[in-house]
Amino acid sequence: MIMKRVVSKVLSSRMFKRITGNKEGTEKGVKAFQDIPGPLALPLVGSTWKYILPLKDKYDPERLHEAARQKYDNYGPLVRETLPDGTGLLSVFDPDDIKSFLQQTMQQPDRRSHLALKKYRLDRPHMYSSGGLLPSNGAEWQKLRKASQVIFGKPDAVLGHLPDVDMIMREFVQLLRELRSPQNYVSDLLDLIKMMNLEVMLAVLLDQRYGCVSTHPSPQCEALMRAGSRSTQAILNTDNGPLQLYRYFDTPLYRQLIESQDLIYSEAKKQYERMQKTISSKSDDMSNTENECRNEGGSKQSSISTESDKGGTVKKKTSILEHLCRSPQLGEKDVIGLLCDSLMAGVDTTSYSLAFALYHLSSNKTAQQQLAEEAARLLQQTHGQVTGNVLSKARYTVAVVKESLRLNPISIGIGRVNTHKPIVLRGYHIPAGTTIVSMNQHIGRNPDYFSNCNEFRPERFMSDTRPHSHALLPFGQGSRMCIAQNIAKQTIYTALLHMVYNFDMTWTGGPLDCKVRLINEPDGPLLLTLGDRTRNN
Ligand code: HEM
Repeated sequence: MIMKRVVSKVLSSRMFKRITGNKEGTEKGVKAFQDIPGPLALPLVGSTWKYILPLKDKYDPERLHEAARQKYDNYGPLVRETLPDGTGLLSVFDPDDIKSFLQQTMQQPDRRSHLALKKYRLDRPHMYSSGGLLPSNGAEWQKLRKASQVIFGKPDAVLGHLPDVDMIMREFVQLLRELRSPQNYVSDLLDLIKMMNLEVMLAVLLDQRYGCVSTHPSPQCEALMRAGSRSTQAILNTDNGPLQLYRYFDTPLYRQLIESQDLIYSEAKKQYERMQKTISSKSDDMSNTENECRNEGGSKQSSISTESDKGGTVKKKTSILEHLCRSPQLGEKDVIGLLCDSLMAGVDTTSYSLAFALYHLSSNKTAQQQLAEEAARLLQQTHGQVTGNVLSKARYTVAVVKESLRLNPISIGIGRVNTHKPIVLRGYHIPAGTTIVSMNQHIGRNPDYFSNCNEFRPERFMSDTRPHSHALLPFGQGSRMCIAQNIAKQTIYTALLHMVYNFDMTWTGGPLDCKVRLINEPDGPLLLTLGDRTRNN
């Protein structure tokens, strides 16, 4: 009798209805959410048992791209799962559906990620004003994004730093030559790439050189590089942990996040204070320039010249930090939070994307030769310097990066939550609060969308036939897309041009795949040789 009552209570509970899908509220002719195919949901754990139990067809949380293939093969283009809190998780495999859900959520592009990072920051109001750009949603996110969006795209902040990026790449090439073994191997190549990208980020964000590209980098460089990776790893595992115990006490993973974030914070704060002093000492100069600009009807930010020289390089450069500090919409804690977000999000993403591009080039000699010819042709005219003009003509380089990101994007797709209003997708009612994820990594290797889908063929991006606008979204989409994509692309293009200009690369390992640590990272070492490239010039 008691058992019967318990069962009937569970069946009528709100939680159970949310888990199994609630038919209430669906429009006529629209199918219910629970009718979307997907694995069984259980009370308390939802569908996460599929990722936990040691079953033959388990979803491996470190290989979400393989789990995506299992879901697609078993259930089709729309797959429903249930999170432990009872809300839905929807995987979307059709580019038309991806376009549709992104359009329906574009007014409020909320994401459900970086939850522990948000808690860490909100628990420290003396250090941060908010959860920051990555984890925040709604008005909080909008305020930060609106004020920083324009800054991350400014020519004097991005193109203005191209000479620095170019210089860092030359130092990087020199370092690789020094560290090369007689067999042309460089050990721990991925870590060296991360140090190089950290140096680029510090140059662009702060206009500072830290000396990370060196045979003996300072402990500070090492610590900052590791802090980014350790944060990323802790964020994924805390986000995905079914019980989210970090919300109640400091679990070892949450402590890892605290330590690494504290370290990034202290560097960001130091740099903020330095910049404030620089700005005060420059203030007389600036007020003169501003007056000139106002007379010309310009805004405060456009007071910095973006004039280009003949090489297509912006002559004046201003750091992102300086722009942020000068923004009237941002306070000290906002600026520090944005610096922390950038230092964390900027290094591993760019490094893994570059690493995969080097893998594909070193195992595809024809493509590498084509790229080397482009590099030789363009760099001959500039004495080996990558300028804005060079980048504007580097068509094959751009195609190489697109093709590499098709095969190995750094994320499985992009996520949105329709926080406040239900939407309709593929004829199904999607209740408010559902996490909806585009499966672009799967689409990139789906033969329905790309012929010879597993082959590295940059030429496919040089023809007139374009893929579906929502098939590949390596930098996201809409008003929430990657804020620093121009910085990332400029860095990768410059790195690739220098690498093939100097080295003939040969892959000597087996196939390289990815594993997920919030972002997709190579699942093995970069086993390639760096022979000298012979050139005719
Ligand atoms: C190849 C390198 C990179 C790739 C592939 C990449 C990709 C992405 C993607 C897919 C998103 C989510 C977009 C969405 O939800 O629509 C994103 C967001 C973001 N990225 Fe990047 N990213 C890269 C480099 C960088 C760099 C260098 C920085 C640092 C300055 C950065 C900072 C951010 C930030 C702060 C966000 C959150 C934006 C927001 O929520 O408003 N990323 N990135």
